[in-house]
This record gives sequence, structure tokens and C-alpha cells, in this order.
Amino acid sequence: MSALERLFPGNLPRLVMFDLDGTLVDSVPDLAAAVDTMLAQMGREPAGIEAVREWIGNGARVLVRRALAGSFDHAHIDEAQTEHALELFSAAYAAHHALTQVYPGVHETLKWLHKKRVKMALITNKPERFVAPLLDQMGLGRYFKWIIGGDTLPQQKPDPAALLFVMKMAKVKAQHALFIGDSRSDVQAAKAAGVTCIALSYGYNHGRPIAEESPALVIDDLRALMPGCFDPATGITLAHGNSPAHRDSIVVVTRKLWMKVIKALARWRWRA
Ligand SMILES: O=C(O)COP(=O)(O)O
Ligand SMILES: [Mg+2]
Repeated sequence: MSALERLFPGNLPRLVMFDLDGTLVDSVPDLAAAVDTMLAQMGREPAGIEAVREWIGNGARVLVRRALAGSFDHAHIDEAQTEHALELFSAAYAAHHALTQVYPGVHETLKWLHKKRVKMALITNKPERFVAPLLDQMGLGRYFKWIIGGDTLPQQKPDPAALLFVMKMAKVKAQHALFIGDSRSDVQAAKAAGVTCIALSYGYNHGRPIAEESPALVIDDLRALMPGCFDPATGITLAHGNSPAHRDSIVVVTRKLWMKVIKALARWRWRA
């Protein structure tokens, strides 16, 4: 059984909407580098990767404000300083995407969903201009028909506006849609849109376990979406390729049969 078979018995969802940072890509090294460049240019001490990991999730402006505050709470940071810092951060981040990596299993799962003709969208709080170049660099761009950045609409997650907008464009009702993310903004946006939410355990939820937000399911690997890769009894994701269902899948059995036929033919030709 897969996570999808458990949550959508009998039918795959028609639309899957994905978060980006902490869900599809581990972008914290590049975001932290850009934050530290910005802080250095302002004559400040670096924040470091662990602090930045906890501050990601509410878009670049809030990340910059948290970095200026040196804490999660940024209420006292003024607007003029934010604007200046945001410009420095954006220039540094635009120049640096070299450390970002796609999480294991993402390529194969998106490819599988694409083959199954499931519509896919990307909804991130990252500013829009960074999103398409990053997706292309990671080889993920071709999968998403709709891409919504943190500044594409007036609202960003946890507001459900982007999810409702994409569902309308895709002509898919909430009960046939799924949102997959890593942080409380994702789970809250999905709940407000009436959409089932699966959360990844490895992302950035401000240092808290994402299970606290009660998504429909928490998985450790995106491959849990594919058949034979998820054990509903234990909630454990089985490594793709090692699961019994995968070993005995029709594709594997057919391939083994063909290999036998080819070998038999080769032996027969050699004897003749
Ligand atoms: O830019 C951020 O703060 C997080 O982006 P995300 O919505 O893709 O996780
Ligand atoms: Mg995220």
C-alpha cells in the first residue's frame, strides 16, 4: 500500500500541490549563506545555518527580519532597515544556488505522478523570481503546471488563497486535491482550504516536529506516495526497490522473463 492509497482509496488525487523549501529541496545552506553575506555587508555577526533553518518558512522578508532581530520574533525591526537588508539578501541569494540539493526520492516520485497524469502545482513562500530558475537548475521545472511564489498573490501560506487559486485553475475540487509540505504554514493553509495534507518529517518546521500540527499523514520520504513503499501499520516508508511489492511488481517480473527469453535465444543461436 502507498500513502496515497491510504488517503485516497480507489483513486489517485487529481491534483497534488507541493511546497518547495524543506519539501522538495534542501535549500537552507544557500539561504544561510545569503543571510550571512547580508549580515556581513551590514557589519553584523553571521547567523549560521542552524538558526536560519528555524527562521525559514514565511518568505524572504520575514527571514531577513528574523536575521536582523537575531531571533524568531521580529516585531521590533523597522521597515527601512528591512528594505535595505532585503535588497542585500536578494542580491546574494540570486547569485548563489550551488549548495541546494533535491531530497532523495523526489525525482522518481514526481516522474511517477506525471506518468499517472496527476496534475501538479508548486506553492511556496519563496519570492517568485527565485522559483523557476531554481526548479530548472534542479531538473524539476517540467512537472509543474502552476507555480505560485510568496509574492505572486497578496496573501501567502498559511493563508489558503494560493491553494484555492490553483484548484480553481486546475478545475479540481478540494476532496480530489492533496497538499504536501514541511511546515506549519503548509498544514494550516491546507486545512483552511479543506485539502488533505501530507507532511515530510525532514523539513524545516521552525525546529518543531511537524506531527504537532496534525497533518493527515507524516512521511519520511516522498517515495511513500508510490505503491509498495509505505507500510500503513507502522507508518514506515520502505526503501523503493526493496519493498516486497516492488520486487514482485509486474514490471520486474516481465523484465526477468524477457531476460530469460533473450538468454535462451542467445544460447540457441550459439549452438546452431
Ligand atoms: O521561503 C520560505 O520561507 C519557505 O518557502 P516554502 O514555502 O517553499 O517552504
Ligand atoms: Mg517549506
